[in-house]
Amino acid sequence: MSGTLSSSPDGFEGTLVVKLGGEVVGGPSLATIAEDLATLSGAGARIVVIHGGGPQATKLQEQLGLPVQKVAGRRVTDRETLEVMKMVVAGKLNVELCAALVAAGAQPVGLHGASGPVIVAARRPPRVYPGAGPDPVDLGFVGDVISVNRDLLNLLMRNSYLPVVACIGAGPNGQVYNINADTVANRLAVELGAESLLMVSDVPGVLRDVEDPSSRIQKLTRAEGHGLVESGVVSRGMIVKLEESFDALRDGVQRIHILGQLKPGDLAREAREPGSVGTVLLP
Ligand SMILES: Nc1ncnc2c1ncn2[C@@H]1O[C@H](COP(=O)(O)OP(=O)(O)O)[C@@H](O)[C@H]1O
Ligand SMILES: CC(=O)N[C@@H](CCC(=O)OP(=O)(O)O)C(=O)O
Repeated sequence: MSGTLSSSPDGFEGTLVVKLGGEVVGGPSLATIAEDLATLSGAGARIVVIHGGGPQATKLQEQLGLPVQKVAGRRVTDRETLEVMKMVVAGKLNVELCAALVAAGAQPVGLHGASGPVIVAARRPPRVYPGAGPDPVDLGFVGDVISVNRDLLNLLMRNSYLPVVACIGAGPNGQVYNINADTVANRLAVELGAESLLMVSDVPGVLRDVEDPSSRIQKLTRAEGHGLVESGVVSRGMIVKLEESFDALRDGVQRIHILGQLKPGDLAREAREPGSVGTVLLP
């Protein structure tokens, strides 16, 4: 279904999917972003927020003395780690993000993938990951998105509510899975036929020099993105973010933006004028 259920007085005809990383939800710009989201939502834009909480989950694991293991940017998730994800991402962070949105005047509805269920997921089979040796790796209770409950999200948006989804999914048998928030955001944007996917992180966009925030690239094609990964300019979490986002562009999302360190109004500005605040990805 494409995002044409309603026409927004603010100029956004389709759905905006906004992904907030854990650094953002727990960081100093949360109130600014919440204000922007409340303004857009109040003006009639159809918005779904999806959030992560990786740094906070790592911190609680360390406090509990649990091992933290990541493979190609994804957390190996045993039973105890899954408990941590439920507590941190679907619990504390979802509440705090909704509370910030309430303070900004929005009408958030906090959800996790197992409510609805909004995010129907399946366990990710073992596979070979770059930098993790020749053998397939089993990440445990890590899932992939099978489908999205568009009816529930549309019902909420049509009634001026702002869905705020924690990056957890559930299988039809009720098994809960930890899913990378970038993965959920990209698949949600594809399933909703989103006009824009805005990925808000702790960096102002894709940078030519990761140490220099002024080196932001305004527009990036898939081929250029591959070149940056090959040359090592893009590393760590940004590799997965770019790969998955270019896949989502191929699968029908109209525009994907990587942005961060936002000032008031930046979220809407980037959606209206791609590349003005962050990096816009082109097919
Ligand atoms: N060329 C680059 N430009 C911007 N960020 C980069 C680049 N290369 C690596 N990164 C890293 O990618 C990180 C963003 O990815 P990630 O930590 O996964 O974000 P999030 O947790 O918000 O999803 C940045 O904090 C930065 O350290
Ligand atoms: C499987 C997997 O890796 N899941 C992620 C989910 C949280 C997340 O993605 O949070 P950010 O957006 O803050 O990075 C994790 O456990 O860290």
